[in-house]
Amino acid sequence: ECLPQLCASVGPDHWHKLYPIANGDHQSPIDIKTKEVKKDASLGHLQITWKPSTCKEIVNVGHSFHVNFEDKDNQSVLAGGPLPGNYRLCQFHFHWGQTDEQGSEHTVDGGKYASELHLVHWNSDKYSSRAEAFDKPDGLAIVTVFLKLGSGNENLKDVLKALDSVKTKGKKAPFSNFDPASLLPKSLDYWTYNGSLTHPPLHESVIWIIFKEPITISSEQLAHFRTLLSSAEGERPCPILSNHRPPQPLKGRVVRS
Ligand SMILES: NS(=O)(=O)c1cccc(F)c1
Ligand SMILES: [Zn+2]
Repeated sequence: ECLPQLCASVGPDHWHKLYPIANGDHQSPIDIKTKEVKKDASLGHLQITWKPSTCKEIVNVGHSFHVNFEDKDNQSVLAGGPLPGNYRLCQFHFHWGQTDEQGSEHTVDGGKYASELHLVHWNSDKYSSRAEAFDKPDGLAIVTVFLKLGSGNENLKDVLKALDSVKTKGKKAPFSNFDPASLLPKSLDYWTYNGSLTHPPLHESVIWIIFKEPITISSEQLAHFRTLLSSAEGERPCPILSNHRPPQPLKGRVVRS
């Protein structure tokens, strides 16, 4: 079996050597101190238009899995809230931890959730591709949903079943007609702040939009995430036991709601 020290890829504490921005002033995730959040009446409601028909495939990217969407036109877009225009959905993925007591990247008043969903969008009004938007300050908008340990989530079943077809690093499989809106909480109340990707290249290019209300995930469903392998087919199996970066310094930034 895989020996943790052999399998542990270069963890968050080493990233700064290759990506000095890791010690930057706009890094993510952060701890959201609810008493210090600034109410901003100018923030409108989010406008979410996601089409299940644009869902394309599921891919094992080695440290997680991505569900990728067609992003050749503006069928699945996000607008409103803190955003200057339309942001096109390109992928979603999850973060989880070694045990059910941790796994989220953002925390709330120091509290950790079991998992965290990121729906990644890029500014298709201003840039001509995701690659171009990826490192621009207004390039990306990531919608975030916390997953709280609790009863099994019906809407995760299809995603978890699809995981079995992409067990090893680099594998991809068709995954179509999935509605990411089925993973949203009832309330669309959110916090927002400016930050970064939480995994290398750690670009400070993200407008974070974090829903206050969590959805649920069961212990068995979390265990299923951990069966994903960072090793390729034929290599010694190395499960992805956790893939969440710890909170980073706020450095004077203001979280708004
Ligand atoms: N975890 S995350 O900030 O959403 C992220 C990291 C790296 C690439 C990406 F597209 C999204
Ligand atoms: Zn993420």
